Amino acid sequence: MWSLMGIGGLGFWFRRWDSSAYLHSWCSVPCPSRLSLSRTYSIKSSSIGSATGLCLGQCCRIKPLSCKCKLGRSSQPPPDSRQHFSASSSASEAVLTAQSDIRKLFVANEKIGVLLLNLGGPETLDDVQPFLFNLFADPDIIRLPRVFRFLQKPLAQFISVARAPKSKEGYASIGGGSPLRQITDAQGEALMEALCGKDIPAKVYVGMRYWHPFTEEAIEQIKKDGITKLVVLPLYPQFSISTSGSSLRLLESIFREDEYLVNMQHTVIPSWYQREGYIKAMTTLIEKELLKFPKPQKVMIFFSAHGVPLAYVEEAGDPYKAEMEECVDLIMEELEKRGMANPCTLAYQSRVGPVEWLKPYTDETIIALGQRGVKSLLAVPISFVSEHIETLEEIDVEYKELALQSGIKHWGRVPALGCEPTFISDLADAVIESLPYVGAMAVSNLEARQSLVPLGSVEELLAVYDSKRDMLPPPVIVWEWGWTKSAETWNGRAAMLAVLALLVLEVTTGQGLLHQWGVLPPLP
Ligand SMILES: C=CC1=C(C)c2cc3[nH]c(cc4nc(cc5[nH]c(cc1n2)c(C)c5CCC(=O)O)C(CCC(=O)O)=C4C)c(C)c3C=C
Ligand SMILES: [Fe+2]
Repeated sequence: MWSLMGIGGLGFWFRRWDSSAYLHSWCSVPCPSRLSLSRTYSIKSSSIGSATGLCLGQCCRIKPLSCKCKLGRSSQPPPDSRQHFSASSSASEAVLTAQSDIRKLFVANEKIGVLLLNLGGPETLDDVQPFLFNLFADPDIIRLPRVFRFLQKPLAQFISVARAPKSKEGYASIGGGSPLRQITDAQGEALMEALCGKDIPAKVYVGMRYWHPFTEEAIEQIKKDGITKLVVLPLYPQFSISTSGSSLRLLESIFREDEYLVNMQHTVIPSWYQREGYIKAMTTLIEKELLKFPKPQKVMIFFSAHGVPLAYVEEAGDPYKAEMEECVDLIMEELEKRGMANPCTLAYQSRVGPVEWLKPYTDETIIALGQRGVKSLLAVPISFVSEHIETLEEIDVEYKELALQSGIKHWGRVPALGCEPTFISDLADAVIESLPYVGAMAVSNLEARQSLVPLGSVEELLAVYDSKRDMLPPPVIVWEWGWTKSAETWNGRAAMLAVLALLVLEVTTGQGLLHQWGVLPPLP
């Protein structure tokens, strides 16, 4: 599959990562083959917005990671921020321009910033409920029909209070909080050093979606530091509306409101699962763990990705499943090149709530594999690059136990990439490769803004998703009697409607259990 970097409708620049020599060319239509590079889009100031309820300024101080290299001098974005990255007449000229002149063109007199976007996680058990509130208050996580949109926050309050005890148990079992902040900070530090080592002095910022340091805090710091060129890099290898999409939507709403940001040159790398360095780093980790099994060639490689509700993919066009499947294919191809021909399976974990999620489910698949006589299983967390509650608790404890109960004799788990050097170096390359595109669309005249990538761009994806948001997921077609998944789904939906009705009553009358418990404030 092609991944494309677009230049203002002129054409696309692409690179074959699986060849020893890079091929570059100009092409006016997407070309059907597996040649890839992380796609780079700019956030378009369009009409998509998101009310987050997060407060700027009230949160803890954010410390930018700083580089020992000298940063450029300018402190304001240039008045005309349209960058001139001239299209070369031949492919080889484009290569030369892109590779050897990047530093001169894009570093001199500039302050480069890299904004790492991530989910965030509660640092203490007291943070768990407010963290869950932020998560469930996100309209990209809980989709409500338009008429019920005003209930987003009361519903988030209700669900977060109800889920907090179970979540707290999970976080307590991994040491009382999420390791996500520490790991992401370390990745930022390592990325900055890698960029420094490649002669790109840059500051790296971390912006979390649901906990500190919030994206808004990172943006404040970026403004204070006078960053003139910003590369936005979500730390999710595959794009989903619920993860990178949600963070980008928030960022877009922040950019739209702010004169400084409107004029700051920026670009976004929405997904990078197909990059050579990432694929190779993942393959090396898998290879290492395989060799720990008594019979490595007999091991089933079990990719477990975080799930999303099925409707995201089937109704809203979320590319998450397709990107995940392609990512698994690429890793398995790389393993094969290294002489390993193990069987593999992909399943989806961590489902929450009463709707259908992407299938097959991880727990059901483990049981089925055990029944089929699989004896050795190597779990590979694939949707995330840091250890977190779902690797440390769900996979290492719950799924391991389930596997052993299901007849699996040998269990292993591949660690998350964290600060693995090949991976970090590849992220640094992704940032450097995106620099020529920084600012390609940041022009002062809002009307003149063009999407860098006309098809499949972030804003289009989000717009399609928005148009579908008003519909509840379709009914399950096959009806079965008894306590089935379908019955569970319908029970969940009925419960959700009942909760919504109760919430409407509470919010309009100011009376009810939530007011008595102090969950909702009294009516003025
Ligand atoms: C690619 C990764 C992720 C996707 C896709 C995703 C979608 C998604 N998640 C929820 C609900 C919850 N997620 C929670 C934690 C959590 N989610 C991810 C990643 C993805 N989520 C991570 C890395 C974490 C853990 C962060 C940490 O603290 O270590 C939680 C809270 C934990 C719990 O109670 O289980 C919830 C809830 C939904 C509904 C969703 C898609 C719509
Ligand atoms: Fe999640």
